[in-house]
Amino acid sequence: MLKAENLHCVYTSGLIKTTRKTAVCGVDLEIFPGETVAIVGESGCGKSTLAKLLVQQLAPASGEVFFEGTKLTGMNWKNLRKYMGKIQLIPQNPDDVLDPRWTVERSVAEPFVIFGGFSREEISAKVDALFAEVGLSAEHKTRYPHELSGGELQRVVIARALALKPEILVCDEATSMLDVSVQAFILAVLKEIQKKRGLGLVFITHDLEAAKAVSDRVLVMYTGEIVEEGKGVFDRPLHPYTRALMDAVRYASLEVVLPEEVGPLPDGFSGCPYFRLCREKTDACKEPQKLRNVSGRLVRCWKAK
Ligand SMILES: Nc1ncnc2c1ncn2[C@@H]1O[C@H](COP(=O)(O)OP(=O)(O)OP(=O)(O)O)[C@@H](O)[C@H]1O
Repeated sequence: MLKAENLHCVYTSGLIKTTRKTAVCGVDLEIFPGETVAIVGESGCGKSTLAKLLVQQLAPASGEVFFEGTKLTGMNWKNLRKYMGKIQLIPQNPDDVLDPRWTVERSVAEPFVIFGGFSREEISAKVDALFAEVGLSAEHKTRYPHELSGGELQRVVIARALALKPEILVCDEATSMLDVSVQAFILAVLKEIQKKRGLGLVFITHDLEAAKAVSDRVLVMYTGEIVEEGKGVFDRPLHPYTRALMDAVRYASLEVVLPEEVGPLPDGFSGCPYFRLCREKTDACKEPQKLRNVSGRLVRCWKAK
């Protein structure tokens, strides 16, 4: 349903001394209806950038995004508008979506107003149905964002995202700011909606437990690249980085340190991006590592078996 091919994103900053940062590098991804794909990795590995590329908030430096076979990248805004409702982003922070000066009812109604073609009564009925779907009562509708709890606010954001009948929800750390019990509740709300509507869910998180609980398939990202992808990743991790990431969570180990902290890779180095930190490296890891199929799993490490 949603397919990304060889996505690259490079940020350029600074006017006089420009620096370039490759945030996403050669990512391929496919999401099927009703499927939940978790994308995990440490802070700064490119998860949010990938989310923005998928929902067309960012244009890739190269690579393509397709929705049901139609190429979205490079499409003009007028045509792209038709597809925008189909792929919706649920951000970590509700403030990114909700206007603090508006009642939450108005924020949920806004997509219907923007896309047009609905009477006031129709919009009101649709907003009521969306509030009910995410478990909010009529009493919440007339409140402003600061009058709702974090969990209630995130449910308003989900209601708004559902307005235009999306087929894919991209949840970027959507539960990270909530406490554990509320996180579990929001995940349950999302899974229920997914089941009812047959949505594809992209669940971006650094919370490996949450990723394991909700996903059918996991993608592990490191320095902008997918290093491991498939089912059962956390039961039998095949890439040394996936193992280090799991240990970091389990034992609060310092094995996972940000790549910036160990300095840049040597100029012209085209081998494994995890080379500097990997305990299992050999000279063969200085060669480029392609994602290869290891018993149904894709792994970017020649040693995986
Ligand atoms: N607008 C930008 N300009 C320049 N660099 C950026 C910009 N946005 C992100 N980056 C850099 O790109 C890299 C990937 O950032 P991104 O936000 O995608 O990572 P992330 O995995 O989502 O991190 P986190 O989990 O902390 O949100 C980081 O090194 C970040 O500093």
